[in-house]
Amino acid sequence: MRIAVLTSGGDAPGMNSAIRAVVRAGLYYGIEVYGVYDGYRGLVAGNFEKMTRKSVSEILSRGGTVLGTARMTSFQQKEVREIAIENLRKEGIEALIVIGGDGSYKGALALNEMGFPTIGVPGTIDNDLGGTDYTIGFHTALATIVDAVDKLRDTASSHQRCSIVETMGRHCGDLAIAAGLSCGAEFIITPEHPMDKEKMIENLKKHKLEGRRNAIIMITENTTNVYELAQEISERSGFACRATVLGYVQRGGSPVAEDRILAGRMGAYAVELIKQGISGVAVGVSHNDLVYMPYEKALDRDRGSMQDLYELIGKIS
Ligand SMILES: Nc1ncnc2c1ncn2[C@@H]1O[C@H](COP(=O)(O)OP(=O)(O)O)[C@@H](O)[C@H]1O
Ligand SMILES: O=P(O)(O)OC[C@H]1O[C@](O)(COP(=O)(O)O)[C@@H](O)[C@@H]1O
Ligand SMILES: [Mg+2]
Repeated sequence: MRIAVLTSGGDAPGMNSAIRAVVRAGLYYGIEVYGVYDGYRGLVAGNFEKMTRKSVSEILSRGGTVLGTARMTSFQQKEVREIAIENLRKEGIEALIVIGGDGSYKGALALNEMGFPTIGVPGTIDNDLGGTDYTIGFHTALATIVDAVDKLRDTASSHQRCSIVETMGRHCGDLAIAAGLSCGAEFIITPEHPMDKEKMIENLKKHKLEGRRNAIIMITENTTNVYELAQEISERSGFACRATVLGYVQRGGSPVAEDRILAGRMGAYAVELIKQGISGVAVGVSHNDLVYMPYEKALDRDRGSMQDLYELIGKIS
């Protein structure tokens, strides 16, 4: 049997560990594995290469993705996906493993509906997929944010300032909330936990009067303009405020052990499912057990493992 693997959408630390697991598990089961370069773009261009044990050696600890990734809007068109399927079939490839986020899953679902078997592996720092407690990359990005916020608190405290920290996450607050709780942020603002600006400014005034030396406001991107918010807080609360947008640094770096293990387990599991003739599903981890589910469930995000953290904000932040 011959299968292919690709990474798609935003890169995430641990994607390489997942690629390695797919290739090595494939070889273990006597399956040939082809790597597709640059996500769906490589699928359409026929940019494939047969992977060997050696082609995935020494990648386990590397950030990014050795296969490259891309965002390709035209993959939403059926005619473009038809070319991809034709290319896969020409190479004798019978199934495709897609490591990516929600957008990539939509592409994988569409291929499956067109008769080409696919399996999704959750690879995104955003943790914005349903049916899985965690996505590959989330814990590494979280560690990077926590490290940055600890540093920002040092400088904020020295100057008696308030610090707004904007995280990635697209429209999902998991990174901001987990980082906010890990760093003891005074305020956490996410799409699921919106800002009460007046209350926040009142509290900051009180903090300032009490002589507190710093305050951290964690906020998910696409929520508000953090530079304008910093200015307004400075003017209205008397607590000098600065904003830091963490940006792409959150996507890079060597994956933490948790992401490496998660990626290894899920990559190998995806191969096992294909071997069992199962496709049209996404894999995940639930209560530390490997699970698989229809793409629709992965795309219909319930609050999953983060629900209790949202409730915790009110109690301890
Ligand atoms: N509705 C869709 N149908 C087919 N392909 C899609 C669809 N949505 C997204 N994709 C493909 O998946 C790619 C990755 O999606 P994107 O949302 O950018 O990242 P992620 O998968 O990390 O969430 C897109 O660039 C596009 O090629
Ligand atoms: O790399 P781009 O195209 O600037 O996109 C930035 C987006 O990618 C992410 O880093 C990861 O998102 P995806 O996993 O959906 O690709 C988001 O947090 C962020 O909003
Ligand atoms: Mg996404």
